[in-house]
Amino acid sequence: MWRRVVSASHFTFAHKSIANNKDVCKLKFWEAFTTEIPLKEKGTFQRDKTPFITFVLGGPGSGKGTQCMKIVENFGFTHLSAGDLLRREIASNSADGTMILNTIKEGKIVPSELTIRLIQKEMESSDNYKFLIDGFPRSEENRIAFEQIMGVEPDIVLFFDCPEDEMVKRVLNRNQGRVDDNIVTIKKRLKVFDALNLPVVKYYMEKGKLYKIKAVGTVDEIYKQVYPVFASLNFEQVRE
Ligand SMILES: Nc1ncnc2c1ncn2[C@@H]1O[C@H](COP(=O)(O)OP(=O)(O)OP(=O)(O)O)[C@@H](O)[C@H]1O
Ligand SMILES: O=c1ccn([C@@H]2O[C@H](COP(=O)(O)O)[C@@H](O)[C@H]2O)c(=O)[nH]1
Ligand SMILES: [Mg+2]
Repeated sequence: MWRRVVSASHFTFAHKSIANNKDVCKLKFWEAFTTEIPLKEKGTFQRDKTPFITFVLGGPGSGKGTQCMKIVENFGFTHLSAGDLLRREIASNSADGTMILNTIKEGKIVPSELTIRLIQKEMESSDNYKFLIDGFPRSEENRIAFEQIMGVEPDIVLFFDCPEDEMVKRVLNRNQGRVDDNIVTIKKRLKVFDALNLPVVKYYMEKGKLYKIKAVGTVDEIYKQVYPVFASLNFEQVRE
């Protein structure tokens, strides 16, 4: 079990984030995190911490979900895969389920407001303040809508850079019964990724928030590039 603890140096980092983002915060999403809630016991999570948001970007099969699991283990983040949240909506027979299913089958992008509502719900009901938002934003429109609705920007952005042939190979071998893991849909997803997701990557690169990870090699070899990103943020490491 990992502990939800953070080293004192993170407080400095969090305050820096508040200062950087103060113009866009407008007390929307932040309100959930600034409410004073007494500590249940020494060393447990305090809800008054500023959320630390990492966007995890990369093409289909680039290994986002796989690497997120390792970050969760080592650094105590909450992993929110936008794709998983959408698949959960389909499975729960929600009113939007059929539309989401058809969109995913076509490798297209679900309307921003819907995806953001699902992400927001998860964040607001979480006791954690460190979030990995995996597979979102997928377009500039997604990005701008997130910033407007949530009133917050990501602290950092990871980008898993993987050659197309490797991504296709991994997705076709994934074997998890996903409706979009077939060659026809993969080709569509790759086109959407190039046209709509890469501009988001470029945006964060120009903002100096992007960590580009060369996503080839074994899972552990790739994680060797990921680990120092979080270790350098001085979160207390919760498990080796
Ligand atoms: N470095 C790696 N080498 C070989 N296979 C890998 C590697 N990393 C992940 N995989 C495998 O590739 C498949 C895709 O990985 P993963 O689901 O993490 O990708 P993803 O970026 O989340 O994809 P998607 O965007 O489609 O959800 C999985 O079956 C996973 O086990
Ligand atoms: O923000 C998002 C995330 C995902 N989608 C749709 O879901 C599939 C699968 O997403 P993965 O991240 O690969 O699990 C994706 O191709 C989109 O169709 C979305 O619309 N918006
Ligand atoms: Mg994934």
